[in-house]
Amino acid sequence: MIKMTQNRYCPGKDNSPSLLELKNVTVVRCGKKILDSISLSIEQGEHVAIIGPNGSGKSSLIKTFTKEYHPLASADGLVLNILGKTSWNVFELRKLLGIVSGDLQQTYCRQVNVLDVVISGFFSSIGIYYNHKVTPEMEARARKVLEFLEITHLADRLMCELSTGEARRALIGRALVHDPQALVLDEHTNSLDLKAIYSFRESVRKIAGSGKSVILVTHALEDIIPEINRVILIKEGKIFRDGKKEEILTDANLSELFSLPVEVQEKKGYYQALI
Ligand SMILES: Nc1ncnc2c1ncn2[C@@H]1O[C@H](COP(=O)(O)OP(=O)(O)OP(=O)(O)O)[C@@H](O)[C@H]1O
Repeated sequence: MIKMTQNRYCPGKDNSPSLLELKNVTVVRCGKKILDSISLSIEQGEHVAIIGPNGSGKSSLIKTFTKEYHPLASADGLVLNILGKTSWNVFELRKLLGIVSGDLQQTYCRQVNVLDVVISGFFSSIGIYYNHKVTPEMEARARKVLEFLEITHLADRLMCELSTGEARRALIGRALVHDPQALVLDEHTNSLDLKAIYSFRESVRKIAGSGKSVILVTHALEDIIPEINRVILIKEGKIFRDGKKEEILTDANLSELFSLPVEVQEKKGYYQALI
């Protein structure tokens, strides 16, 4: 069993800094405000779902955490802290937040095997290059991650020959290999079939149970695993609602979020939206 750092959030129990703390974050691209005065904080070990319609700003928010997008420096009271620090080396930051996105999967559709994909997480690179020194410890760690995710059988398979679900689990391995504080999954079950969704969810539940934060970005309520108890709704670049899952996932909130009548149903800890 892979050893995961135990880092659970215990509100009020210690003074550890928030995993992410944003105040008044506004991002402008091509003259348009794509994030508008966002303020939120996510604690270490907390599991959160960020939900919003297409184009609402979910991926832009993640890109702001990873410093791909920069907030307007002139905003009053601007704060963008990660583990209490404002300034981060981008490579260190990418190791701290293990990110799996559809964009990354497209980039990875190439002749590289799954073990190397996982090892490449140590270098925050897309593949392994001549200047990368892969140590036996790195390889051993990568194999443990494959075991943890129950995909050891895929180690020698080429990424370009995998199903979407298998490839996505390999990318989770890449994100986990350097033991990040949080796993950030952006639109992670897009184009997966039912069996693949089930396997993927089980992996994510296992990771959430290991003490890492899971931050899930999606427009599908079905993706919200029972371990997630906080939901943030984003609409038109702004935080529309933020709170306990049971209080946020209501017919009224979801109808307003998606601008159409939505009925929310809950069964065995999972949610779905009926339209
Ligand atoms: N680099 C960019 N240049 C110009 N506009 C951008 C850029 N990045 C994002 N946007 C715009 O910002 C808005 C939010 O985009 P974003 O990708 O964050 O939405 P999203 O909620 O992740 O959407 P989806 O669910 O479709 O992936 C969109 O209108 C998008 O066109």
